[in-house]
This record gives sequence, structure tokens and C-alpha cells, in this order.
Amino acid sequence: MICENLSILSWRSQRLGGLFFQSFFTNADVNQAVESARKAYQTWRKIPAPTRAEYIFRVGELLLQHKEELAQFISREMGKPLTEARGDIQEGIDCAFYSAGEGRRLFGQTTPSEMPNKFAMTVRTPIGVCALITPWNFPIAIPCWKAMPALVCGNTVILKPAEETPACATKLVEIFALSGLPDGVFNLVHGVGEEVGKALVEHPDVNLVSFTGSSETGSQVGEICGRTHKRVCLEMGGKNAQIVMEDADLELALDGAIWGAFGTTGQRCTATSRLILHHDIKAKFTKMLCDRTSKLRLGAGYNVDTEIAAIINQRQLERVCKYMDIARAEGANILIGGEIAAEGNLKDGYFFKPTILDNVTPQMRVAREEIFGPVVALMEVKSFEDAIAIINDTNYGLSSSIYTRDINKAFVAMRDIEAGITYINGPTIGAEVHLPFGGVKQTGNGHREAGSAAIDTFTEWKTVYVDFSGSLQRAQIDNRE
Ligand SMILES: NC(=O)C1=CN([C@@H]2O[C@H](COP(=O)(O)OP(=O)(O)OC[C@H]3O[C@@H](n4cnc5c(N)ncnc54)[C@H](OP(=O)(O)O)[C@@H]3O)[C@@H](O)[C@H]2O)C=CC1
Ligand SMILES: O=C(O)CCC(=O)C(=O)O
Repeated sequence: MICENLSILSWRSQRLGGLFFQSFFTNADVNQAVESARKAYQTWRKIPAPTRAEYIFRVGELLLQHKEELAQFISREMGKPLTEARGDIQEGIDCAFYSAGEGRRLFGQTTPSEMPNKFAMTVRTPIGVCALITPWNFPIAIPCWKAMPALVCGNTVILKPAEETPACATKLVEIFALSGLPDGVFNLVHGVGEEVGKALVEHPDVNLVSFTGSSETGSQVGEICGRTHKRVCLEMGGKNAQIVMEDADLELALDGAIWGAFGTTGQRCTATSRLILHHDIKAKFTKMLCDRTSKLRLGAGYNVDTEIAAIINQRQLERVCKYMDIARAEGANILIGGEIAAEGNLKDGYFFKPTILDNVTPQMRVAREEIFGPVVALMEVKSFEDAIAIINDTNYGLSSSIYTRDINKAFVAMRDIEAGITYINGPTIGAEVHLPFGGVKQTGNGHREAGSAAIDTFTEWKTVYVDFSGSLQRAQIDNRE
């Protein structure tokens, strides 16, 4: 993280001055935030959904207006390159316009009743107060993915952003405030996850928790929500792989691998951390990959020519270094990278050289555990069937990709890969907001974000029977056998 010119501490020590918003920092403040969200919920849920959606549409317009300023902010606080920071905000904008459209849908069902003069239907109702616990890697997009559909559906929200990116979250909430959202509809609490985040998850008046982050924390959140009967949506990362078959367009596959493995410095839950290469192209593709990787430019995210930016913090850098020791001990070869980058100004930040590990086998920890850094493991296969077996040999199931020109293999892969997302001839990253986002196995707990699936996450079904037989009713009941 590079955060010159940002006095993060001052964000933490002051309340937002906005008319409708407050930010909260202690457990006592969590209670206040929940109370505020609970109170606002009683009014917000009754505002027609198309009107609620108009606020979110305005947030989209405001994000567009403030895009460049926000991108600078993300880049300086979180560290990602400016072009990627713009993408982060664009996801928020896309999500705003998409979610706003849902305000005029929120479709229910009608179905014939068993009885005469009776009408049967379902309507969607909001859930209540939603706690949104978010990570640092997409400091604008992920809060938007959660908050926008939640609000359109009639819920009120409390955002607990990562402690690494409090300023981005505060900026985002200021933008929501500018849209004119009523008091208490959107609340922000800063603070350490184990205290403030946990207090939110445990709070009896929170009805839903939507969490994105590590498997360890996600499991704890899930346990508490299970015990307290809260709805919980968990998104906990992946060990995503890209397969490159012998008939693939290698230049295209190379673009995908570079972007998938090293985009956002590998700090994406969808990052390509395994490359499954067919024996026939392995040597050639590995050389192409090493050549291109060695030319990637490391630097501060806000420098326009930077391709690989810093890792978020010292702890994460140490974690990546630790995995290099593990890789060596397990017998993997480090073909390129494998160490901290300290040339010139790079020594002032948490830079790690983009790394390619070779001779990785399925049982190695570097093939099984989420590293969350610029590291990709190469695994060789001799057949398509082996490639599918290896891609599925993981506890996670978020994103996946295959490069092939064989339409039959592409369709089999689409059917047989155990993941929430499969790309054919595209990298494992780059989700679009109008399609469901999430994974199978230990990546999540069956919920999806984005797309119309987000509406399922943030609403309850109510079944309504309307009897319109009036004075005829008694006679009908009497005639029933
Ligand atoms: N799936 C994904 O997109 C992401 C996955 N990760 C994975 O997680 C690893 C560690 O990253 P880290 O940032 O520590 O991830 P965490 O899972 O710890 O943090 C994610 C969010 O949860 C909060 N939190 C932490 N502990 C609790 C708790 N007990 N109750 C409620 N909320 C809590 C954090 O707050 P605070 O920041 O204050 O600790 C943050 O807002 C990474 O190496 C990577 O493997 C990380 C980020 C995103
Ligand atoms: O690149 C993508 O597909 C989205 C990544 C993302 O949302 C994440 O890493 O949390």
C-alpha cells in the first residue's frame, strides 16, 4: 500500500459531517449504527422500489462524475494501477445502473390456485438490516455489489470496510450521501474486523450478513450466523486455474495468463493461481510466459506506466514470501521472480516480483492454498481428461478457464468443471455485473452476488393468497367434500 498524501488516521478520528450520514468506530457505535439502520428500515421498505432505484441510479451518475478523483484515491490507498482503479469504479457504476433497473422488476410469480375465486401469488419482501463486510482488493466495486441491490430491494445497510481501505469506503459513502438517500439508510462503521465486524455479525438486530474475504474469517462469520439464525452470504476466494490445451491460440492464452495471474498483483479472488498446460505446448508456452513476465513493469499504482503494483501490506508480503519457502521445500522450481523487488524506489513499497513456479504437483500447498499475490503455479498434463481432473482437484470453486479451439472440449469443460464461473478462451478474471458471481465448494455457501441472483440474496419470498369469492365463499366451502 502506498498512501502518501492521505491522512487515513484523520478519517478514523472524525465523524462524517454529512447531513444524513454518520460513521461509527466502536462497539457502542455499532449499536448506534444498527439502531439507525433499523429505524430507517421502517420507512425505506415502504418507498416504492422504482423510487428507491432512482437513488441508486443517481449514485451511478455521481460515481461517473467523480471517477477520476476516486481512481486516484484507490490507487494511493489500496495501491492498484490507475487503469485497474478505474475498472474498480466502473464496476460500481455498472452495478448502479443494473441494480436501478431491477427496481422496476423485482418480479414475483402468479400461479393458479386450487380453489375457485382465489388468486395465488408471490411477492419479494426485503430482509431488514444488512451488514456488509468487505475486503480491500476492490474497495469500491465490492461494497457497491452488495449495497446497491440490497438497497433497491428495500433493506437498509451497514458497511464495515477493510481497515486497509477506510478512505475509499468513506469517499464512497459520501457519494451515496450526495444522492440524497434518507438518513440511516446507509451506515458506515470503521474498525478492526475482530471487534467491530464481529460485533455486527453477532448483533441481534442484524438480519443478514454479506461477507467477502478469507476462508478463515468467512467460516467464523458463518458459524455465528448459523447459531443466531441470520441469513449469511459468504464469498471466500479461490484457487482458480486456466487450462491451455495443445490446440489453443497461444498468444491469446498468454494474454489471459498474464492478466489473470498478475492483474491486481494477483490479489483477486478470481486470480489465476494455477496454469494447467498440455504437455505438447508446455515448453513453448512456459518460455513465452517467462519472456513476457520478465518485461512487466513494477511501480506505484498511480504511475501511468505501472503494470504490477505493490502488495497491500507487510503481512501479505510476508505471506507471499512464506509460500516461496514452502514451494522450494516441496520441490517446485522457481522459474522467475520468487523474491521481493527492491530495486530503486521499489524498496519503499511492498513489491514482489511476478513469480512462476514450475513442476508443481496437485498435492503441494502452492497448488492448494490461496496465496493472494503475483504467483502462478505451472502443472503439466498429458490429456484433456487429466486437465479436468486437476482443475477440479481443489477445495475451492470460484473461477476457471480453458483455452482450446475444439468446440467439443470447450462444451465438456463448461459442463464438467466444478466452479461458479467458467471462461472459454478468456482469463479467470473480469466478471460482469449483470451475471451471477460466486462459487461452489468452499468458495461460498450457495449464494451469488451480482446479476438477478443478487435479488434472491437480498429478499424473502412472501406467498399471498387472495380470496375474492365474497358472499359466495360460505356456499363454496360448504360444497367441498
Ligand atoms: N475473496 C476475496 O476477495 C478476498 C480474500 N482474501 C484472502 O484473505 C487473506 C487475508 O486477508 P484479510 O484482509 O486478513 O481477510 P479477512 O477475511 O480477515 O478480512 C475481510 C473482511 O473481514 C473483516 N473481518 C476480519 N475478522 C473478522 C471477524 N472476526 N468478524 C467479522 N469481520 C471480520 C475484515 O476487517 P479488517 O480489515 O478490519 O480486518 C475485512 O473487512 C488473503 O491473503 C486472501 O487469501 C482477502 C481479501 C479478499
Ligand atoms: O475479476 C473479477 O472477476 C472480479 C474479482 C473480484 O471481485 C475479487 O477479486 O474480489
